[in-house]
Amino acid sequence: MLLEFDKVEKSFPTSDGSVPVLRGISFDLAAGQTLALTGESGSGKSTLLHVAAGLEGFDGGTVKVAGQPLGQLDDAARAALRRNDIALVFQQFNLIPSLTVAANIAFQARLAGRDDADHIATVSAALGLSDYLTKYPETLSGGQQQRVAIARALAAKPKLLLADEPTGNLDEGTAEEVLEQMLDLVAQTGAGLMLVTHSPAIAGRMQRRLHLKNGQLA
Ligand SMILES: Nc1ncnc2c1ncn2[C@@H]1O[C@H](COP(=O)(O)OP(=O)(O)OP(=O)(O)O)[C@@H](O)[C@H]1O
Repeated sequence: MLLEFDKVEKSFPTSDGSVPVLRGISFDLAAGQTLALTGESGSGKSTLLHVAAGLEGFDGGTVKVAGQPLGQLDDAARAALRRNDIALVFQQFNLIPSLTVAANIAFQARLAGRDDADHIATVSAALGLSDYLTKYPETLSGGQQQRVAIARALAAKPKLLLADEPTGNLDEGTAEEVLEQMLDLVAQTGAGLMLVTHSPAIAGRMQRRLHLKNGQLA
């Protein structure tokens, strides 16, 4: 199993005490599966994704990525897992301003030792970025930057692709094309995809849908 959550608990401290966000979350995602995570704003979707990525700790339960329990890994092992097996597309694109679009796209693939120039060129072209490869992120529109972030994730051929509203800044037609690219990657490489979305249409394209409400899944 690629991703396993078992009775995961997570609270945030606030001035009014500890507020539970995830209350006993259990689900799993197999290689090659696609999963939509929906829920109202503030229901904890991003938190769940950050926990799955090993970016955020948790208070109880178990999270395993590719069979490895995140809670028992040291920082170096968790970083290696993130570098090699997990790719993230977050609402903030986290592009590196001093690198060209091409270098940004190749960045994680290089770190993971999977610097396959043909694959990177294919992904860049499929996302309509071929004409922007020598430019710098700040000269691109928000939608173009979002496509670069998605290209970077796909270029790395991750086992687990975690995406938080990955097409939120794109017009409907572009969003549809970009979604196709993500689903193609999953089909070609057997990656698992968990995607947070507010769009019922996008959720409908995933094999499974989970809804987060009051800290629990339905
Ligand atoms: N670092 C933090 N410290 C304290 N509270 C936090 C922190 N991060 C998130 N929260 C709280 O946890 C709850 C869930 O937030 P989260 O961002 O996971 O929701 P979401 O479902 O992704 O929302 P949206 O759809 O608006 O992006 C919110 O009440 C938020 O205020």
